[in-house]
Amino acid sequence: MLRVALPNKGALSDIASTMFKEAGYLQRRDSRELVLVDEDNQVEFFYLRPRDIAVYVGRGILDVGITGRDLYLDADVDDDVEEQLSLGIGKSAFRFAAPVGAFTDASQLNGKRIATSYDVLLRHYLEKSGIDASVVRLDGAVESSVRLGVADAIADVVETGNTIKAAGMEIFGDVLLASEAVLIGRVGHKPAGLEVLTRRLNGVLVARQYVMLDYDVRRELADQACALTPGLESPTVSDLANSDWCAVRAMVKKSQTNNIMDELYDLGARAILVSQIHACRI
Ligand SMILES: Nc1ncnc2c1ncn2[C@@H]1O[C@H](COP(=O)(O)OP(=O)(O)OP(=O)(O)O)[C@@H](O)[C@H]1O
Ligand SMILES: O=P(O)(O)OC[C@H]1O[C@H](OP(=O)(O)OP(=O)(O)O)[C@H](O)[C@@H]1O
Ligand SMILES: [Mg+2]
Repeated sequence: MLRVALPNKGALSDIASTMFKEAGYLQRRDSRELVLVDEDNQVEFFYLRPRDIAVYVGRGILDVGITGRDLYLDADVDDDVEEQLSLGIGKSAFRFAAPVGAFTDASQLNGKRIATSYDVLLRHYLEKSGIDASVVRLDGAVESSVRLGVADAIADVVETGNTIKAAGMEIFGDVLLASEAVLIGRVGHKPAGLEVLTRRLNGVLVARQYVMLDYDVRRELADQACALTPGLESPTVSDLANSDWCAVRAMVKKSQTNNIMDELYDLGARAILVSQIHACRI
């Protein structure tokens, strides 16, 4: 059985479970369940802290897991672990922040104290950038550390920026790391069932990104219409009862749907219909 680690709580927990449900796997009903066996799909799920998932996968105890890129890099197991798939969700940026007006650039952090929950990531960045600052490792609520006098600045995960703002702070300097949820595995480890699992997850990603577009167009305009909707391999063009017209079916990016519909309509296409894709294998 494939042994898969999923976040048991926190920002990545629900989004990871939802994705596995959409990929056809059984998921726990109670957030206190720590292990779940999906007999039909031959997968055993272990619900763990996302920070620990990299350790279990890196040591080869579990086959693959979902965690944040920032978390597995901070666990310092990146020699043993590789990203198998980026999931495009749970996005965040690891950034410096300090009280408004205090700093404008990371180089001003020389000799200062920086609080963070991601000390390995921060130390790597400071070393690489030749900044000599002291690192204060905290477990969470890092935004309060400056006000409480334990640090001069912080390095923390920023998503909307609301927490930073509410604490009277602003971000400054480079983005230290752009993170998102990723499927990680042990380097070179390809257990039975992994290929099917990644194909299924990839199917969910594509189904979320694309819609199916159907329309009718006059035959002499079919080539021009197909150029607007090239699909993945090639659009399906079918005969209609009225031989002057044909029907076209193609997948298009969700974000471009309305622009493409407008262009098709201007070209003369009619009966332009959009439908959702629930699942797919590309
Ligand atoms: N708004 C957010 N807040 C925190 N982490 C986020 C956010 N958006 C995405 N993430 C990502 O989620 C992961 C953090 O997971 P974690 O379980 O620590 O979440 P959490 O919400 O901080 O949970 P907890 O505070 O209960 O420990 C990181 O990979 C981080 O980049
Ligand atoms: O940019 P935002 O959308 O405001 O989100 C980022 C905030 O969310 C996380 O905190 P969390 O709630 O996980 O608390 P913690 O710091 O105690 O982990 C993170 O540490 C930031 O504080
Ligand atoms: Mg947190």
